[in-house]
Amino acid sequence: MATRTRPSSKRCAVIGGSGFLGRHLLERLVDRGYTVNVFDIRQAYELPGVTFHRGDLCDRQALLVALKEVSIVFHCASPAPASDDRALFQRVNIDGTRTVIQACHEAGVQKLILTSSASVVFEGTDIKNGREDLPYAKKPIDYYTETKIQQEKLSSEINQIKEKGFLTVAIRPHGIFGPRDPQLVPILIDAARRGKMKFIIGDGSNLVDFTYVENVVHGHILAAEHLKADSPLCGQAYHITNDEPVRFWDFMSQILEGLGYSAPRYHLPYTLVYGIALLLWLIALVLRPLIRIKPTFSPMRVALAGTHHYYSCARAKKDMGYQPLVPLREAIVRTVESYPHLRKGA
Ligand SMILES: NC(=O)C1=CN([C@@H]2O[C@H](COP(=O)(O)OP(=O)(O)OC[C@H]3O[C@@H](n4cnc5c(N)ncnc54)[C@H](O)[C@@H]3O)[C@@H](O)[C@H]2O)C=CC1
Ligand SMILES: CC(C)CCC[C@@H](C)[C@H]1CC[C@H]2C3=C(CC[C@]12C)[C@@]1(C)CCC(=O)C[C@@H]1CC3
Repeated sequence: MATRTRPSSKRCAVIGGSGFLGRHLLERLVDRGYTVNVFDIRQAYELPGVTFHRGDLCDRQALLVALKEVSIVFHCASPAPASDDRALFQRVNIDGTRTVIQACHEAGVQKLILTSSASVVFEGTDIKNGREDLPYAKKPIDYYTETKIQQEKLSSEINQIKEKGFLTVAIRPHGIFGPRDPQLVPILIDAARRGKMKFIIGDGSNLVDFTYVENVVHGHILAAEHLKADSPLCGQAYHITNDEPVRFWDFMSQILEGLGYSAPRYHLPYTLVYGIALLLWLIALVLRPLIRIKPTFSPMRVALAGTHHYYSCARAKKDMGYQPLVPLREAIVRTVESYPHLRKGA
Protein backbone atom coordinates (compact mmCIF):
# COMPACT_ATOMS: atom_id res chain seq x y z
CA MET A 1 0.00 0.00 0.00
CA ALA A 2 1.41 3.43 -0.96
CA THR A 3 2.05 5.93 1.82
CA ARG A 4 -0.74 8.50 1.88
CA THR A 5 -0.03 12.19 2.18
CA ARG A 6 -2.98 14.54 2.63
CA PRO A 7 -4.08 15.48 -0.91
CA SER A 8 -4.79 19.07 -1.82
CA SER A 9 -8.36 19.67 -3.01
CA LYS A 10 -6.93 21.66 -5.94
CA ARG A 11 -4.63 18.86 -7.11
CA CYS A 12 -6.17 16.65 -9.74
CA ALA A 13 -5.28 14.10 -12.40
CA VAL A 14 -6.74 13.73 -15.88
CA ILE A 15 -6.49 10.18 -17.19
CA GLY A 16 -6.71 10.45 -20.97
CA GLY A 17 -5.44 14.04 -20.78
CA SER A 18 -3.71 13.83 -24.17
CA GLY A 19 -7.07 13.26 -25.85
CA PHE A 20 -9.61 15.69 -27.28
CA LEU A 21 -11.82 16.12 -24.22
CA GLY A 22 -8.99 15.53 -21.71
CA ARG A 23 -6.86 18.34 -23.09
CA HIS A 24 -9.74 20.87 -23.12
CA LEU A 25 -10.58 19.79 -19.58
CA LEU A 26 -7.10 20.26 -18.21
CA GLU A 27 -6.68 23.65 -19.92
CA ARG A 28 -9.79 24.85 -18.12
CA LEU A 29 -8.64 23.29 -14.83
CA VAL A 30 -5.32 25.12 -15.07
CA ASP A 31 -7.22 28.40 -15.73
CA ARG A 32 -9.21 27.76 -12.57
CA GLY A 33 -6.09 27.34 -10.46
CA TYR A 34 -5.91 23.55 -10.25
CA THR A 35 -2.58 21.72 -10.30
CA VAL A 36 -2.91 19.00 -12.93
CA ASN A 37 -1.21 15.66 -13.55
CA VAL A 38 -1.89 14.06 -16.91
CA PHE A 39 -1.84 10.30 -17.33
CA ASP A 40 -2.01 8.92 -20.86
CA ILE A 41 -0.37 6.28 -23.05
CA ARG A 42 0.87 9.06 -25.30
CA GLN A 43 2.09 12.60 -24.73
CA ALA A 44 0.62 14.83 -27.40
CA TYR A 45 1.77 18.28 -26.20
CA GLU A 46 3.45 20.20 -23.37
CA LEU A 47 1.77 22.78 -21.19
CA PRO A 48 3.21 24.92 -18.37
CA GLY A 49 1.90 23.91 -14.96
CA VAL A 50 0.97 20.41 -16.14
CA THR A 51 2.95 17.29 -15.27
CA PHE A 52 2.79 14.44 -17.76
CA HIS A 53 2.92 10.78 -16.77
CA ARG A 54 3.04 8.42 -19.68
CA GLY A 55 1.58 4.98 -18.99
CA ASP A 56 -1.18 2.48 -19.54
CA LEU A 57 -4.12 2.83 -17.16
CA CYS A 58 -4.11 -0.95 -16.76
CA ASP A 59 -0.79 -0.57 -14.92
CA ARG A 60 -1.61 0.13 -11.26
CA GLN A 61 1.96 0.98 -10.27
CA ALA A 62 2.28 3.56 -13.03
CA LEU A 63 -1.05 5.09 -12.02
CA LEU A 64 -0.03 5.31 -8.37
CA VAL A 65 2.87 7.60 -9.29
CA ALA A 66 0.53 9.98 -11.16
CA LEU A 67 -2.10 9.92 -8.39
CA LYS A 68 0.24 10.78 -5.54
CA GLU A 69 -1.31 13.56 -3.40
CA VAL A 70 -4.14 13.97 -5.88
CA SER A 71 -7.65 14.51 -4.54
CA ILE A 72 -9.74 14.53 -7.75
CA VAL A 73 -9.38 12.15 -10.69
CA PHE A 74 -11.07 12.69 -14.05
CA HIS A 75 -11.09 9.44 -16.02
CA CYS A 76 -11.73 10.28 -19.66
CA ALA A 77 -9.55 7.70 -21.42
CA SER A 78 -11.01 5.17 -23.84
CA PRO A 79 -10.04 3.51 -27.10
CA ALA A 80 -11.72 5.29 -30.04
CA PRO A 81 -15.16 3.80 -30.90
CA ALA A 82 -13.98 3.31 -34.50
CA SER A 83 -11.29 0.83 -33.40
CA ASP A 84 -14.05 -1.80 -33.04
CA ASP A 85 -11.59 -4.02 -31.12
CA ARG A 86 -13.48 -6.07 -28.53
CA ALA A 87 -10.41 -7.25 -26.58
CA LEU A 88 -9.00 -3.71 -26.39
CA PHE A 89 -12.30 -2.23 -25.14
CA GLN A 90 -12.60 -5.01 -22.53
CA ARG A 91 -9.03 -4.47 -21.35
CA VAL A 92 -9.07 -0.66 -21.18
CA ASN A 93 -12.68 0.25 -20.38
CA ILE A 94 -13.53 -2.58 -17.98
CA ASP A 95 -10.33 -4.08 -16.51
CA GLY A 96 -8.57 -0.72 -16.75
CA THR A 97 -11.36 1.16 -14.97
CA ARG A 98 -11.25 -1.45 -12.20
CA THR A 99 -7.52 -0.74 -11.90
CA VAL A 100 -8.13 3.02 -11.87
CA ILE A 101 -10.61 2.58 -9.00
CA GLN A 102 -8.16 0.41 -7.04
CA ALA A 103 -5.33 2.88 -7.59
CA CYS A 104 -7.53 5.84 -6.55
CA HIS A 105 -8.44 4.02 -3.40
CA GLU A 106 -4.87 3.12 -2.62
CA ALA A 107 -3.60 6.64 -3.30
CA GLY A 108 -6.24 8.24 -1.07
CA VAL A 109 -8.07 10.01 -3.91
CA GLN A 110 -11.37 11.50 -2.73
CA LYS A 111 -13.37 11.93 -5.93
CA LEU A 112 -13.55 10.11 -9.26
CA ILE A 113 -15.32 11.79 -12.17
CA LEU A 114 -15.84 9.22 -14.89
CA THR A 115 -16.57 10.24 -18.47
CA SER A 116 -19.28 7.85 -19.54
CA SER A 117 -21.54 8.36 -22.58
CA ALA A 118 -25.24 8.98 -23.16
CA SER A 119 -25.02 6.13 -25.65
CA VAL A 120 -25.05 3.60 -22.77
CA VAL A 121 -28.85 3.58 -23.17
CA PHE A 122 -28.88 3.68 -26.99
CA GLU A 123 -29.91 0.51 -28.83
CA GLY A 124 -30.42 1.96 -32.30
CA THR A 125 -34.02 3.07 -31.73
CA ASP A 126 -35.41 6.55 -31.06
CA ILE A 127 -34.67 8.27 -27.73
CA LYS A 128 -36.47 11.58 -27.22
CA ASN A 129 -35.54 13.70 -24.23
CA GLY A 130 -34.15 10.56 -22.53
CA ARG A 131 -33.58 10.80 -18.78
CA GLU A 132 -30.84 9.08 -16.81
CA ASP A 133 -33.26 6.48 -15.43
CA LEU A 134 -33.65 4.82 -18.85
CA PRO A 135 -32.32 1.24 -18.57
CA TYR A 136 -28.89 0.43 -19.98
CA ALA A 137 -29.02 -0.92 -23.54
CA LYS A 138 -29.82 -4.64 -23.35
CA LYS A 139 -28.40 -5.19 -26.81
CA PRO A 140 -25.62 -2.59 -27.10
CA ILE A 141 -24.99 -1.74 -30.72
CA ASP A 142 -21.17 -2.07 -30.56
CA TYR A 143 -18.32 -3.16 -28.25
CA TYR A 144 -17.59 0.45 -27.32
CA THR A 145 -21.10 0.91 -25.92
CA GLU A 146 -21.08 -2.51 -24.26
CA THR A 147 -17.91 -1.71 -22.32
CA LYS A 148 -18.94 1.88 -21.50
CA ILE A 149 -22.00 0.36 -19.76
CA GLN A 150 -19.83 -1.99 -17.69
CA GLN A 151 -17.46 0.86 -16.88
CA GLU A 152 -20.26 3.09 -15.61
CA LYS A 153 -21.69 0.25 -13.51
CA LEU A 154 -18.28 -0.34 -11.92
CA SER A 155 -17.87 3.28 -10.90
CA SER A 156 -21.39 3.58 -9.50
CA GLU A 157 -21.12 0.28 -7.55
CA ILE A 158 -17.93 1.38 -5.85
CA ASN A 159 -19.65 4.53 -4.64
CA GLN A 160 -22.52 2.49 -3.22
CA ILE A 161 -20.06 0.65 -0.98
CA LYS A 162 -19.77 4.10 0.62
CA GLU A 163 -16.07 3.71 1.20
CA LYS A 164 -15.48 6.59 3.52
CA GLY A 165 -13.92 9.43 1.63
CA PHE A 166 -14.18 8.00 -1.92
CA LEU A 167 -16.98 9.38 -4.07
CA THR A 168 -17.81 8.81 -7.72
CA VAL A 169 -20.00 10.42 -10.35
CA ALA A 170 -20.43 9.66 -14.07
CA ILE A 171 -20.86 12.30 -16.76
CA ARG A 172 -22.69 11.21 -19.91
CA PRO A 173 -21.96 13.62 -22.77
CA HIS A 174 -23.33 13.09 -26.24
CA GLY A 175 -21.76 13.81 -29.65
CA ILE A 176 -18.87 15.97 -28.44
CA PHE A 177 -17.46 18.35 -31.03
CA GLY A 178 -15.14 21.34 -31.16
CA PRO A 179 -11.59 22.36 -32.05
CA ARG A 180 -9.06 19.47 -32.20
CA ASP A 181 -11.73 16.75 -32.24
CA PRO A 182 -10.17 13.81 -34.10
CA GLN A 183 -13.52 12.17 -34.88
CA LEU A 184 -16.62 14.02 -35.95
CA VAL A 185 -15.39 16.74 -38.33
CA PRO A 186 -12.38 14.80 -39.73
CA ILE A 187 -14.49 11.66 -40.42
CA LEU A 188 -17.25 13.75 -41.96
CA ILE A 189 -14.86 15.67 -44.24
CA ASP A 190 -13.00 12.51 -45.20
CA ALA A 191 -16.35 10.98 -46.26
CA ALA A 192 -17.21 14.16 -48.21
CA ARG A 193 -13.85 14.18 -49.99
CA ARG A 194 -14.45 10.57 -51.03
CA GLY A 195 -17.85 11.51 -52.45
CA LYS A 196 -19.79 9.65 -49.74
CA MET A 197 -21.79 12.58 -48.34
CA LYS A 198 -24.40 12.94 -51.08
CA PHE A 199 -27.19 11.08 -49.27
CA ILE A 200 -29.40 11.73 -46.27
CA ILE A 201 -30.21 8.52 -44.39
CA GLY A 202 -33.97 8.47 -43.72
CA ASP A 203 -36.24 11.51 -44.04
CA GLY A 204 -33.72 13.82 -42.33
CA SER A 205 -36.07 14.96 -39.56
CA ASN A 206 -34.36 13.08 -36.70
CA LEU A 207 -33.24 15.24 -33.79
CA VAL A 208 -29.99 14.60 -31.93
CA ASP A 209 -27.72 16.22 -29.37
CA PHE A 210 -24.31 17.52 -30.36
CA THR A 211 -22.39 18.97 -27.46
CA TYR A 212 -19.68 21.58 -27.66
CA VAL A 213 -16.55 20.42 -25.86
CA GLU A 214 -16.41 23.47 -23.55
CA ASN A 215 -19.90 22.64 -22.27
CA VAL A 216 -18.79 19.06 -21.58
CA VAL A 217 -15.77 20.40 -19.70
CA HIS A 218 -18.03 22.73 -17.70
CA GLY A 219 -20.23 19.74 -16.73
CA HIS A 220 -17.19 17.78 -15.52
CA ILE A 221 -15.86 20.64 -13.39
CA LEU A 222 -19.28 21.37 -11.89
CA ALA A 223 -19.60 17.67 -11.04
CA ALA A 224 -16.19 17.64 -9.33
CA GLU A 225 -17.02 20.75 -7.32
CA HIS A 226 -20.53 19.59 -6.29
CA LEU A 227 -19.56 15.99 -5.47
CA LYS A 228 -19.54 15.78 -1.68
CA ALA A 229 -20.53 13.13 0.87
CA ASP A 230 -24.36 13.13 1.10
CA SER A 231 -24.75 15.22 -2.08
CA PRO A 232 -27.24 13.81 -4.61
CA LEU A 233 -24.39 13.34 -7.11
CA CYS A 234 -22.80 10.37 -5.33
CA GLY A 235 -22.82 7.31 -7.60
CA GLN A 236 -25.17 8.99 -10.11
CA ALA A 237 -24.92 9.59 -13.85
CA TYR A 238 -25.62 12.98 -15.48
CA HIS A 239 -26.42 13.83 -19.08
CA ILE A 240 -24.42 16.81 -20.28
CA THR A 241 -25.50 18.17 -23.66
CA ASN A 242 -25.93 21.51 -25.41
CA ASP A 243 -29.62 21.22 -24.52
CA GLU A 244 -30.50 22.26 -28.09
CA PRO A 245 -31.47 19.13 -30.06
CA VAL A 246 -30.85 19.69 -33.75
CA ARG A 247 -31.68 17.74 -36.90
CA PHE A 248 -28.70 15.41 -37.45
CA TRP A 249 -28.52 16.28 -41.15
CA ASP A 250 -28.86 20.05 -40.58
CA PHE A 251 -25.90 19.90 -38.20
CA MET A 252 -23.80 17.88 -40.66
CA SER A 253 -24.81 20.23 -43.50
CA GLN A 254 -23.78 23.32 -41.52
CA ILE A 255 -20.33 21.85 -40.89
CA LEU A 256 -19.97 20.70 -44.51
CA GLU A 257 -21.10 24.01 -46.02
CA GLY A 258 -19.05 25.97 -43.45
CA LEU A 259 -15.97 24.19 -44.81
CA GLY A 260 -16.95 24.67 -48.45
CA TYR A 261 -18.51 21.26 -49.26
CA SER A 262 -22.01 20.58 -50.59
CA ALA A 263 -24.65 19.39 -48.16
CA PRO A 264 -26.25 15.97 -48.85
CA ARG A 265 -29.49 16.24 -50.84
CA TYR A 266 -30.79 12.81 -51.89
CA HIS A 267 -32.61 10.51 -49.49
CA LEU A 268 -32.04 6.79 -48.91
CA PRO A 269 -34.34 4.57 -46.80
CA TYR A 270 -32.96 4.01 -43.31
CA THR A 271 -33.61 0.24 -43.18
CA LEU A 272 -31.87 -0.32 -46.51
CA VAL A 273 -28.72 1.55 -45.43
CA TYR A 274 -28.73 -0.09 -41.99
CA GLY A 275 -29.03 -3.55 -43.61
CA ILE A 276 -26.12 -2.83 -45.97
CA ALA A 277 -24.00 -1.49 -43.07
CA LEU A 278 -24.70 -4.65 -41.05
CA LEU A 279 -23.79 -6.86 -43.98
CA LEU A 280 -20.53 -4.96 -44.59
CA TRP A 281 -19.68 -5.16 -40.89
CA LEU A 282 -20.19 -8.95 -40.94
CA ILE A 283 -18.05 -9.31 -44.07
CA ALA A 284 -15.32 -7.18 -42.45
CA LEU A 285 -15.50 -9.40 -39.33
CA VAL A 286 -15.12 -12.61 -41.34
CA LEU A 287 -12.22 -11.18 -43.37
CA ARG A 288 -10.47 -9.66 -40.37
CA PRO A 289 -7.81 -12.40 -40.05
CA LEU A 290 -6.82 -11.73 -43.68
CA ILE A 291 -7.48 -8.05 -44.28
CA ARG A 292 -8.68 -5.15 -42.11
CA ILE A 293 -11.57 -3.24 -43.72
CA LYS A 294 -13.24 -0.29 -41.98
CA PRO A 295 -16.50 0.69 -43.70
CA THR A 296 -17.29 4.43 -43.33
CA PHE A 297 -20.92 3.62 -42.57
CA SER A 298 -20.79 1.25 -39.58
CA PRO A 299 -24.15 0.04 -38.16
CA MET A 300 -23.58 2.39 -35.19
CA ARG A 301 -22.99 5.43 -37.41
CA VAL A 302 -26.03 4.64 -39.55
CA ALA A 303 -28.18 4.25 -36.43
CA LEU A 304 -26.87 7.53 -35.06
CA ALA A 305 -27.52 9.25 -38.38
CA GLY A 306 -31.05 7.95 -38.85
CA THR A 307 -32.76 7.98 -35.44
CA HIS A 308 -33.71 10.52 -32.78
CA HIS A 309 -31.32 10.53 -29.83
CA TYR A 310 -31.48 13.50 -27.53
CA TYR A 311 -31.35 13.62 -23.78
CA SER A 312 -32.67 15.69 -20.91
CA CYS A 313 -30.11 17.51 -18.74
CA ALA A 314 -32.74 18.41 -16.12
CA ARG A 315 -30.91 16.36 -13.48
CA ALA A 316 -27.61 18.19 -14.06
CA LYS A 317 -29.42 21.55 -13.98
CA LYS A 318 -31.11 20.69 -10.69
CA ASP A 319 -28.22 19.04 -8.82
CA MET A 320 -25.26 21.08 -10.02
CA GLY A 321 -26.70 24.19 -11.65
CA TYR A 322 -25.56 23.13 -15.12
CA GLN A 323 -26.34 25.40 -18.08
CA PRO A 324 -24.45 25.16 -21.38
CA LEU A 325 -21.97 28.04 -21.70
CA VAL A 326 -21.66 28.10 -25.50
CA PRO A 327 -24.82 27.97 -27.65
CA LEU A 328 -24.90 25.64 -30.65
CA ARG A 329 -24.74 28.34 -33.34
CA GLU A 330 -21.61 29.90 -31.81
CA ALA A 331 -20.11 26.43 -31.20
CA ILE A 332 -20.48 25.51 -34.89
CA VAL A 333 -18.84 28.78 -36.00
CA ARG A 334 -15.88 28.26 -33.63
CA THR A 335 -15.51 24.64 -34.74
CA VAL A 336 -15.58 25.39 -38.46
CA GLU A 337 -13.00 28.17 -37.99
CA SER A 338 -10.70 25.78 -36.17
CA TYR A 339 -10.29 23.41 -39.15
CA PRO A 340 -8.76 25.61 -41.92
CA HIS A 341 -6.74 22.59 -43.15
CA LEU A 342 -9.97 20.65 -43.83
CA ARG A 343 -11.51 23.38 -45.99
CA LYS A 344 -12.33 22.37 -49.56
CA GLY A 345 -9.27 22.98 -51.70
CA ALA A 346 -6.91 23.44 -48.74
N1 LIG B 1 -16.14 12.05 -28.52
C1 LIG B 1 -17.42 11.87 -28.22
O1 LIG B 1 -18.32 12.25 -28.98
C2 LIG B 1 -17.78 11.25 -26.92
C3 LIG B 1 -16.81 10.75 -26.06
N2 LIG B 1 -17.18 10.21 -24.85
C4 LIG B 1 -16.16 9.74 -23.91
O2 LIG B 1 -15.30 10.83 -23.61
C5 LIG B 1 -14.00 10.37 -23.28
C6 LIG B 1 -12.97 11.15 -24.07
O3 LIG B 1 -13.20 10.95 -25.45
P1 LIG B 1 -12.35 11.72 -26.55
O4 LIG B 1 -11.61 12.83 -25.92
O5 LIG B 1 -13.28 11.98 -27.67
O6 LIG B 1 -11.34 10.58 -27.02
P2 LIG B 1 -9.81 10.67 -27.44
O7 LIG B 1 -9.52 9.43 -28.21
O8 LIG B 1 -9.49 11.98 -28.06
O9 LIG B 1 -9.04 10.60 -26.04
C7 LIG B 1 -8.90 9.42 -25.32
C8 LIG B 1 -7.53 9.40 -24.69
O10 LIG B 1 -7.40 8.20 -23.92
C9 LIG B 1 -6.08 7.74 -24.06
N3 LIG B 1 -6.00 6.31 -23.77
C10 LIG B 1 -6.58 5.31 -24.47
N4 LIG B 1 -6.25 4.13 -23.94
C11 LIG B 1 -5.47 4.39 -22.86
C12 LIG B 1 -4.81 3.57 -21.92
N5 LIG B 1 -4.87 2.24 -21.98
N6 LIG B 1 -4.09 4.16 -20.94
C13 LIG B 1 -3.98 5.52 -20.90
N7 LIG B 1 -4.59 6.34 -21.77
C14 LIG B 1 -5.31 5.78 -22.75
C15 LIG B 1 -5.72 8.03 -25.52
O11 LIG B 1 -4.33 8.03 -25.73
C16 LIG B 1 -6.38 9.38 -25.72
O12 LIG B 1 -5.47 10.43 -25.47
C17 LIG B 1 -14.02 8.87 -23.55
O13 LIG B 1 -14.22 8.20 -22.34
C18 LIG B 1 -15.24 8.66 -24.45
O14 LIG B 1 -15.78 7.38 -24.26
C19 LIG B 1 -18.49 10.15 -24.48
C20 LIG B 1 -19.47 10.63 -25.29
C21 LIG B 1 -19.20 11.17 -26.59
C1 LIG C 1 -20.26 9.31 -42.15
C2 LIG C 1 -21.40 10.12 -41.60
C3 LIG C 1 -22.72 9.42 -41.72
C4 LIG C 1 -21.25 10.52 -40.17
C5 LIG C 1 -20.04 11.35 -39.87
C6 LIG C 1 -20.06 11.87 -38.46
C7 LIG C 1 -19.83 10.76 -37.43
C8 LIG C 1 -18.38 10.36 -37.48
C9 LIG C 1 -20.26 11.28 -36.05
C10 LIG C 1 -21.75 11.60 -36.00
C11 LIG C 1 -22.24 11.26 -34.61
C12 LIG C 1 -20.98 11.03 -33.83
C13 LIG C 1 -21.01 10.33 -32.52
C14 LIG C 1 -19.88 9.63 -32.07
C15 LIG C 1 -18.66 9.51 -32.92
C16 LIG C 1 -18.67 10.35 -34.20
C17 LIG C 1 -20.05 10.34 -34.85
C18 LIG C 1 -20.48 8.91 -35.19
C19 LIG C 1 -19.92 8.83 -30.79
C20 LIG C 1 -20.16 7.37 -31.17
C21 LIG C 1 -18.60 8.94 -30.02
C22 LIG C 1 -18.61 8.16 -28.74
C23 LIG C 1 -19.86 8.22 -27.96
O1 LIG C 1 -19.85 7.97 -26.78
C24 LIG C 1 -21.14 8.50 -28.62
C25 LIG C 1 -21.00 9.38 -29.83
C26 LIG C 1 -22.33 9.58 -30.53
C27 LIG C 1 -22.23 10.50 -31.69
